[in-house]
Amino acid sequence: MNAVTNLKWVEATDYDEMSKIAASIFVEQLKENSKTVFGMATGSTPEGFYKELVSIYKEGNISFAQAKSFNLDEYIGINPSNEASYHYYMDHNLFNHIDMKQENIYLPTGNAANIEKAAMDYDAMIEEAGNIDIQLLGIGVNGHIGFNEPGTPFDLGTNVIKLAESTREANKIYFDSINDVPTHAITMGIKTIMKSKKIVLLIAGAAKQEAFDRLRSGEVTEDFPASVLNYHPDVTVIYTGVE
Ligand SMILES: N[C@@H]1[C@@H](O)[C@H](O)[C@@H](COP(=O)(O)O)O[C@@H]1O
Repeated sequence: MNAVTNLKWVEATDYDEMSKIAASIFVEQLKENSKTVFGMATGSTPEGFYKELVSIYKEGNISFAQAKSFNLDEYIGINPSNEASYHYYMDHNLFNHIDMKQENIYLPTGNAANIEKAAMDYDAMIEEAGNIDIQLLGIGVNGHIGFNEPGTPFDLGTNVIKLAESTREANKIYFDSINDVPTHAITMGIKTIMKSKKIVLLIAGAAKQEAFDRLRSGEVTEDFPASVLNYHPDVTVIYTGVE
């Protein structure tokens, strides 16, 4: 792979504007292709994006009835009904409010009996859908995308990973205590993410300054997973609160 390093950088004046710019890109994509295959992300960063997407949907001019959605990741050993699960997050932030059909909504399963098989099946399903047309990403403080932690080979498909302690620390706000934060997660692999036709990465807030600087440097290394995006031809980074 040759580094393309033509990431498109869009500075938003604030969090609301970042969310609106991102939502408008997704809405345009849906208007161009009603059968769009979306790649969705979780975390605090895209909450405003989902609010915006739902509010545009409620205006009545768009429909997700023919679209599909694949989420990036899920904790291992957690039930979809658990409020800290990404299933719960997606239902409450998006799927309960739009007309996407239940059978077209895919999230990796965190409680499958054979989790390794579930990971392989997930990639097969994405491929069968024709791969993701537009993938939303956030970034971890350590540069992870999805839950692909530093050191993850770029050529790995959907897989089970051990969460970095810094990630468990960062995500403990969603749990009663650090002991309740799962130690493992299932995540769409970097290879899978890179097959997406278009990628929109959101970066918000000073906690992400170091990750932002590293991405901006253009250096590509498996120690900093997001740097793989330099190899992708169509990535838009929308950022605010970092400089
Ligand atoms: N697995 C998720 C990622 O998909 C997310 O992009 C990232 C940043 O989250 P936040 O937006 O809350 O900072 O970390 C989480 O652990």
